Amino acid sequence: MRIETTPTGGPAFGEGFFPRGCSSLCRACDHRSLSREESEAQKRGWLASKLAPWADRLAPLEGATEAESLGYRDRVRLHVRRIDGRWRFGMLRGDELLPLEDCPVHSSRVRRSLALLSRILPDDPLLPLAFYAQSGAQATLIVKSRTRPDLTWTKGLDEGGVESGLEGLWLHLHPSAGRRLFANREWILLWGQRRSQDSGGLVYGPCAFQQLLPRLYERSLDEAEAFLAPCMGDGVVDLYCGNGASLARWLRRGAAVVGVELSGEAMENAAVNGPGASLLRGCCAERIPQLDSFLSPHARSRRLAYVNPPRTGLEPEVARWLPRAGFRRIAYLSCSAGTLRRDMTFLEEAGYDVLRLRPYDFFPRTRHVECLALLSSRDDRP
Ligand SMILES: C[S@@+](CC[C@H](N)C(=O)[O-])C[C@H]1O[C@@H](n2cnc3c(N)ncnc32)[C@H](O)[C@@H]1O
Repeated sequence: MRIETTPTGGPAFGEGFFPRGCSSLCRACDHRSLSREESEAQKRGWLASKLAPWADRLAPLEGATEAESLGYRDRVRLHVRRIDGRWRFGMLRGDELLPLEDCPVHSSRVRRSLALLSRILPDDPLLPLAFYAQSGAQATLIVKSRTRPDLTWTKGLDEGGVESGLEGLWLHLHPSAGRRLFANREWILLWGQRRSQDSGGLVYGPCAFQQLLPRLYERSLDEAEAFLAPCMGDGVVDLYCGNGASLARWLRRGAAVVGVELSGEAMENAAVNGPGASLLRGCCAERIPQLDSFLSPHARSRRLAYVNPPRTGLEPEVARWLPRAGFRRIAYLSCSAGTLRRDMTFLEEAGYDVLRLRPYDFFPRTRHVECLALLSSRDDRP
């Protein structure tokens, strides 16, 4: 591995360069040896091929700045192992842990928190600590056990906790943690407070989904809002709404709003972040009857949808329901070009036109790219 810095002392990216703390064995940032321009060109090319039927509607990619493309990962999920008598945090390669405490793409808060925990976690090889999850200022130690371990070591948090940037540290007892890191039960607050607020004032907890680049995320919401242009008398359905970051936008414009979200914690936060919105907890597919009731006072011409599903895309029942419900416009923020293609193909056949696709570089240095699709019902045409 070569470690280089720019003349100004900052890390340099590009052919063959690895910034300080970056392991050449790590596969997470698969675009790190590309310049920013090369990485963005590859992402745009990938979207143009994956979304070829609509390539003429593909707008330029909204990129991250150089400063935003390091130190932006403020939400991590890492494996934990004891190596040479020390707790280490990183990713697994086969059976071996590749330590990543100093990864330069981690936020400085994540790096400081990992350094603190490496220092204060107990010297106990029997502690069944398996995973670490951090979401902003809230962190969780995931222990594969039903039994509460010795917790005397948590006194160390009173000294370094605040300095590290942490506001809450949780212990989650989850004997079968693995593919799914979190279960509903056995959350113990070890230190600090249960909730935090992000830079935009939104409340979140330890399991929260959070967009990593607030400036770019706000840009995507600006574009969705300008397209949907909700107003008094409209009914906005916000599916997969997470903490409710988008709910306040539609409410501010006087629309009636309903959000649907699977995670109970996210729903609790959404009630604070989007006061006045109706909230439905559960799978979107299972909430269709309640969504129909919510929409019934709104004429079809006053129905709008904002959807932001996980990588798996829209549930089939939801894809079939959207045209049936007669939404005039749909803004669809996607993190998977494959499922976006599938869902747009279906919606086009069901009476929608794809007007515009706007890519956003929410994950600089990686191959991942977000895309906002703006769709309009053909019935909406004069
Ligand atoms: C890509 S995130 C978007 C969250 C939110 N829109 C935001 O930007 O912060 C997807 C969200 O969908 C939720 N989710 C996953 N499957 C779901 C389902 N079947 N029904 C409802 N919500 C679901 C996840 O818990 C997660 O909060």
